[in-house]
Amino acid sequence: MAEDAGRVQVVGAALVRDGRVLAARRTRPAAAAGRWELPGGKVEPGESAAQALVRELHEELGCTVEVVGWLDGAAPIGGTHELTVAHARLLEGEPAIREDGHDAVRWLCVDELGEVDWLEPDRPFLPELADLLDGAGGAARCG
Ligand SMILES: Nc1nc2c([nH]c(=O)n2[C@H]2C[C@H](O)[C@@H](COP(=O)(O)OP(=O)(O)OP(=O)(O)O)O2)c(=O)[nH]1
Repeated sequence: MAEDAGRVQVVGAALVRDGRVLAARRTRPAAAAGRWELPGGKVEPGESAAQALVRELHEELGCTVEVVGWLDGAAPIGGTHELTVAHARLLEGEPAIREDGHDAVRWLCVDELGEVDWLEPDRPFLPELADLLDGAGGAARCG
């Protein structure tokens, strides 16, 4: 696992399409089961964060994405890991669950961001994510 400043780097994708972002519901570990996250995973040695994100989404959801940019900041995950979030867009494939780490996905519009029980580390990113969706025409598509 890649580390920076002593923490394992985890990347999550804010995969935005038509003013909605894709959220995924975890099945494990027990403490996180049933809670929602941005699909992604750990950065492996020799990988950039963007490469890790593209690999993880291909493995988990069977789609090809590209990183458009990065949201501000990083959030600690417990004492050992750290989450950063990329704005990503879909290049190919329809995201669908391919691994047993998730049991549901939802495309959330800006008004629905608060409807799911996000993992704690994801929450600091929600205001910027809401701005992103607004900018992508999300408010207009929420109704
Ligand atoms: N992918 C992802 N993980 C998150 C988010 N928020 C958050 O706290 N985490 C936590 C959950 C896990 O403890 C850790 C990432 O683990 P993971 O299981 O997704 O990563 P991975 O696919 O590389 O793991 P592995 O099972 O191959 O070891 O980060 C998020 O938005 N996306």
